[in-house]
Amino acid sequence: MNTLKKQVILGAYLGGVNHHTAWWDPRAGSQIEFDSFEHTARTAERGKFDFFFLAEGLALRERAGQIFDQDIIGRPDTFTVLASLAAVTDHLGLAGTINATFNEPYELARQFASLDQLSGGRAAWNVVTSFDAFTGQNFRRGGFLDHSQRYERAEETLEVVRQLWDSWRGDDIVADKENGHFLRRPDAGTFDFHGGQFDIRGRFTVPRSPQGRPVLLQAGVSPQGRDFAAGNADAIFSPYGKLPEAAEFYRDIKARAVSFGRSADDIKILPSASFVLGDTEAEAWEKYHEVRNQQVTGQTALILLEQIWNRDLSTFDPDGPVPDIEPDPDAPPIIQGRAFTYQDRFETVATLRAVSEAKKLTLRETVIDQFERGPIVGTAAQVAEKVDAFVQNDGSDGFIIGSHLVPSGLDEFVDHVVPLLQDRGVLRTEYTGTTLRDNLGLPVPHDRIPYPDPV
Ligand SMILES: Cc1cc2nc3c(=O)[nH]c(=O)nc-3n(C[C@H](O)[C@H](O)[C@H](O)COP(=O)(O)O)c2cc1C
Repeated sequence: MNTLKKQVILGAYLGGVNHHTAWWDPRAGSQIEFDSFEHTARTAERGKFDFFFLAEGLALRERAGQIFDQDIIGRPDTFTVLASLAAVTDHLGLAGTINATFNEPYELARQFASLDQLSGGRAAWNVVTSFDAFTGQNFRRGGFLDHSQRYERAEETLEVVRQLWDSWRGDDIVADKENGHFLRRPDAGTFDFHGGQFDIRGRFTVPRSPQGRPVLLQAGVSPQGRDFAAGNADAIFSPYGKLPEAAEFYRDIKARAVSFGRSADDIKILPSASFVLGDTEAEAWEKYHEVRNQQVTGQTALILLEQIWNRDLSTFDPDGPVPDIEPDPDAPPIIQGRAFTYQDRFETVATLRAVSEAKKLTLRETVIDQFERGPIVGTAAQVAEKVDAFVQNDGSDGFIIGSHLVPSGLDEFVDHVVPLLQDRGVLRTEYTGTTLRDNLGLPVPHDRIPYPDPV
């Protein structure tokens, strides 16, 4: 290991069918069968990745009330998938995105604590607040909370979840068979929480995590989302895969963490990224453009822009210019169920127009160019160099990598790029610990319950 250089953190991402996948490719497999999850997870572990990562999609995406067919394969339940992967992997962290808006803290704490126990300390929770009222219709409250209330609820949810996870000491179970003594203290698991959102008390049923507590990730980029992450999370799943905006986000989050009394190193920034490899750089770019052209048809390009404009753009020509009309933020949403990560529609539209003009791109070409979060394209040596340089230049602390080809796409990265990252001394050649905290170099939180008086 090269201690002078930052180590590259790697997560493996398997999403549903959308404009980042190549489901039509003859080599593409199912997005929902266990084999696909198993293959990707085993490949990630073979490549000494830190963790496997699942996003959350609780509604099929719609345009003007109709499902759009690139998105029809939904995502199966996160806990079921991650628990089954725990059985076929030994070292890989298992990270699940679950929102704090529609779930109860007691359930969340139990589910992640259980996954952590079953996996020997490899669970991580990516805490999101979910993005639209459309998804909320699936749930009991019929709805939703506005943006700031979502973060208030998420803050309090985390406070409760931490209290539940901390309600057991690591040494509470003595299981002394000779003397028939199972618990060290009779009040293990006791909790009592009274806040604005939750008013609960009782006993938590799952003993302390093998890694102290499950690891916390976050994904959300508004000022509130950034503060929430900087104050609480061990890592962020970020949408910024291109320098210099990635470096700006990195600096901002680390500074916010310090203002919360944490060290800049306590929070890792991990953009989502895709890659395309070729024997030569030209071949890699050719492959990349071929895939992107198939992923983003004219119709898909219009739908992706409709999400920003919030207008029906179906009469525009994908091979013509970017629409010259203005967005309509106040109209009822035309696209439902898709994460919206653009903070300002007007600014985004201005950027798209500027890019299209500067590079002389059509509407569709502009979407192809701009709706990719930072593809890493080139020969294996170039990709390894780009990954390493991005991390060493503080664009991030690593990447959460997905491939357009499920489930075999990650093999190429593991076979060809991973050995080069290992040669550069920035990726482990063997796992040195057993938990996800060990992989990420995160400290184990101390027991919060004071040591009981000797019995
Ligand atoms: C990179 C990224 C990935 C996200 N993935 C998901 C997801 O899988 N499921 C989900 O419900 N929300 C997801 N979100 C959205 C979050 O729900 C987020 O909390 C929401 O956008 C509101 O937060 P913000 O306004 O701070 O960005 C994601 C957001 C980002 C930035």
